[in-house]
Amino acid sequence: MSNTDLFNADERKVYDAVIIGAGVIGPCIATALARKGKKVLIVERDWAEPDRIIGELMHPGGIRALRSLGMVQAINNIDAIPVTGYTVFYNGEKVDIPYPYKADLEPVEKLKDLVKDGNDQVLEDATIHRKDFEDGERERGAAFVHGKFLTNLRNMVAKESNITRLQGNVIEVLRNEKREVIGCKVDIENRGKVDFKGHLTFVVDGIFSHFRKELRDDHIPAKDSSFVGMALYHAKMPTPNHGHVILGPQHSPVICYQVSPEETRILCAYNSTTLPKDLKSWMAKDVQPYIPESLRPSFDTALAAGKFRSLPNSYLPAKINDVMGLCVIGDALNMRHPLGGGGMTVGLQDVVLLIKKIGDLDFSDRTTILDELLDLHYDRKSYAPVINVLSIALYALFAADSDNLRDLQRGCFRYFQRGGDCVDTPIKYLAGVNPHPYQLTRTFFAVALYTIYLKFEERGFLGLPVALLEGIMILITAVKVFTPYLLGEIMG
Ligand SMILES: Cc1cc2nc3c(=O)[nH]c(=O)nc-3n(C[C@H](O)[C@H](O)[C@H](O)COP(=O)(O)OP(=O)(O)OC[C@H]3O[C@@H](n4cnc5c(N)ncnc54)[C@H](O)[C@@H]3O)c2cc1C
Repeated sequence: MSNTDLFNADERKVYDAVIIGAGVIGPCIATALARKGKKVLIVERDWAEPDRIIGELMHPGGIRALRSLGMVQAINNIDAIPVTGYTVFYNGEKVDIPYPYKADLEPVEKLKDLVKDGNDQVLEDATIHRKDFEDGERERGAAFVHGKFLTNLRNMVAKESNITRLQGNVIEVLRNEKREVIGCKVDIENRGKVDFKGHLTFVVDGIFSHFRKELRDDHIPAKDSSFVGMALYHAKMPTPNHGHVILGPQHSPVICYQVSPEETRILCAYNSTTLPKDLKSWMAKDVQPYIPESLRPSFDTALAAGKFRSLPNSYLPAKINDVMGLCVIGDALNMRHPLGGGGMTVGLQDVVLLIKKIGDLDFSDRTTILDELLDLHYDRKSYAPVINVLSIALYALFAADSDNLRDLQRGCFRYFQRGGDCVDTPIKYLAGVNPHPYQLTRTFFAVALYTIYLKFEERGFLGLPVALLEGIMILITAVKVFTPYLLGEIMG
């Protein structure tokens, strides 16, 4: 199919599915549905490779979801860097946290009609070694240049004969007289505004979604901080193949991971959506001194070049998909703090669940589809809140702006330093492979109690009353940071 075909979609057809957006999640839904025999129209405003600094590290939970969909080879031939775990730095000390053992997890589910001819396994290429991924004893993630990964996903879409691709800007979600969704209006170059109809319309238009409000007017993300990013070149990673989190009581968290053999992404949190006027001076004063030694030459060069890119960090709890003919999914539905790098994992796990629920149904039976979408909202509460609440709680601790939070931050690092279960359990939440929100609660409060224990140890016998008071304050802070988000996610 040539690129001119991107403008020729037939508006006389009624498609089974109309998908708005071909970012990370749209192409996965399109490919999965096409393999289930559905006729799909996917509309993207620009099919050219995007240049974005989001969605660059995928945890094992996301890789496993891609395997279930038969799309894991999207990480191949893009110079992706295998990720084997995380390294956390705290005031010059560090702790390595490897990803979980495969033997401790359920086997990956292979979805019928989607997984075939070995497409649930990675291929050998210049940077991905099949043996390591397939036969290694631990789960692996991958980091990559976002645009290249998207191009691979979009190429998979292009290969499916049941999919029609369209380039154009969706300007309206169409409704009938009963207010049910029946498709979308697309502004197409040299063709004008054209209506396309489908039994089910997916809104997958990402972070800055225009159409998430089709669910509810108040489906609006809260924005409270930003990430300022830079590209480092030929950086010497302190722990190769690990994501890095750099913490300290005096600065907001910094995350850093290699995205290709040459390029490393660094994202520095800033505790407001209004950025400092002079980003260079802020970086030099508040970030540069805390960068680990081996990263400094590449960091200093990038800082001197001053090519910054920034994005707001958003939080958006999911709303129930209860509008006939509509499914809002991906970042349009649900967002969390990018510190945890869990956005793609949640979105892809949603796609797996969605396909299990509706993949074999007749989309013209819109009432049955709606019932399944209502269920999806509750079924996703096993895994999505874990990643969402963890990201918010970690950001609160890691960007600590009060003494109690700073104590919790230190307690968290000391907890990791204990090793064993104290790292094996938390990494499962981060990796997106432990779908148990209540276990996350237990771990979070174990960290809080350990922080209190450290306080008692530090204060000694004579300081007992002070330690007791501090302990109560730490516990109250922990409850405040964690509980409202958990309850919101579970009850909402
Ligand atoms: C700073 C930052 C860093 C992040 N880092 C990570 C990370 O390391 N790991 C991770 O897992 N997640 C990360 N995320 C989250 C991740 O990027 C998202 O979860 C993921 O991209 C969501 O995919 P999506 O398909 O829903 O949306 P997107 O990937 O944003 O795709 C939306 C698509 O819709 C198209 N579109 C929008 N409007 C229209 C329209 N009107 N008409 C036609 N097309 C339209 C857009 O062009 C785009 O292609 C990060 C997020 C941020 C903000």
